[in-house]
Formats: sequence, C-alpha cells, structure tokens
Amino acid sequence: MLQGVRRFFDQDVEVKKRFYTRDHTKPVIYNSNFDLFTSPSANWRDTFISFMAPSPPPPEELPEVCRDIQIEYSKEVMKLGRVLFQLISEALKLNPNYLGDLDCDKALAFAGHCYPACPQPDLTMGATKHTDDGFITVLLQDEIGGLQILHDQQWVDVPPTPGALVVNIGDLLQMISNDKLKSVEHRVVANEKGPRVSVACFFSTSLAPSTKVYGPIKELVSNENHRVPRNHRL
Ligand SMILES: O=C(O)CCC(=O)C(=O)O
Ligand SMILES: [Fe+2]
Repeated sequence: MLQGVRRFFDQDVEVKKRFYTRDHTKPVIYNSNFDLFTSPSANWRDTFISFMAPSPPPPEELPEVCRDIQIEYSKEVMKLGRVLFQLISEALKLNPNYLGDLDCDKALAFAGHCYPACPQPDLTMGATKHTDDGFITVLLQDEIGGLQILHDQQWVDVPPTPGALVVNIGDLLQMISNDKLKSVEHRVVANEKGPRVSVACFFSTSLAPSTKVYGPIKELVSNENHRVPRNHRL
C-alpha cells in the first residue's frame, strides 16, 4: 500500500493536477494542507483523500497507479475495523456488537500522505498537534518515523514497526464512551529524510447528511461520572 502511495506522489505534476481540488464532493481530493484556510499554521505535507465506505467512488475515478491496492487495502481495513469495534465494545463492558450497531464501523475515509524531505525541519511540522475527529484511525507508516503522541505533557515517538498498524482513538469515540477512552493528541515532526509516506484510514461518520445523533452511551454514564450530555448531530 505504501508503494502505491509513493507511486501516486511520484507522478508528474500534470497527471496529479487532475485530482487537485478542495471540493469534498469529488471522488479524489488531492491538495497540500487540506485545512489551509482554517488552521493557524501550515503543514509540510501533501495528501490525497477518498471516501471508500459506505459508497466508494467508481474504481475508474481513483488514481490508476494505486487504485487496485487502495480498494483492496480499504476492504481489509473495514474487516479489521469490525473486529476492533467488537473488541472495544467488550473493553467497555458492552455487547460486542454495540459500537457496530451504532454504525461506528460503517464509514471510512482513506488519506494517503506525503511528507517531503524538509531542508529546515526545526522551522516547521509535518503535521501540527491535533486529535482525529472520528471514532478510530488506522495508520500505516513507512520506516522514516516522525509520528509522536503527547503523553503526560511529553512528546513520545511512535517508532515505525514493519508490518504494524497504529490505532488512534478519535474525538467521537471519546465523547460516546463518556471519556472512558481518550482521543490522543499527536503530531508528525518534519525530517531532512524523505519523502515519508503514510496512510491514515479514518472510521468516522459518512459525509452524507444524517439525522443520527450521537451522545455518551447510557450504560457508560453512572451517577459518579455523570456529565452534561453533549449530543452531536452529524
Ligand atoms: O502520518 C502520520 O503518521 C499521521 C497522520 C495523521 O495524524 C492524520 O492523518 O490525522
Ligand atoms: Fe491524526
């Protein structure tokens, strides 16, 4: 999969610019700094994004150099997601199908990132400090490294392990778990070595307008840890 992402970014600008857009209704959204106009600072990173579930784009709309692997990889991540949400449900002492029944495992956004080699890495960030806003993120990173999480006010490296995936809890899962699970703050430092590539698959809500309301799961709200419900319509 990482080779497929490298193949996408290695293409000629003339080929890539066909996908260049900030319009989220397009099947592939390729740009530098998808949050350029809302973020306080820019990232040293380019990204292409597609929404692969529940309604994937027609295969011919995906970049030819990585479409087969992108489709296959996304299917495997969906299968993994079903198991992860069962395990997380059990960890929360809920019925194993609980989070699946809430559709936490139904919508997937695929992001292929490229962090170019940076001549002055101490002057910028690959990705500035943030939390992911969905339920969970399944992350595949190459061997270069740079991902860090904030733990006890200290930045801790998440070193790349060949064949391993990193799973992050996101804001929505923190909210519905009534803060039992924490959405981890993380960032990516820039590097003189590169390009670094990674794939972040976000289990989130579908982009389609929905009347579904998510709030803290009632079984997880007791008298001791009661909080003002923060229901979110998505
Ligand atoms: O590239 C990485 O290692 C992290 C990417 C990330 O945090 C994100 O896409 O939200
Ligand atoms: Fe992230």
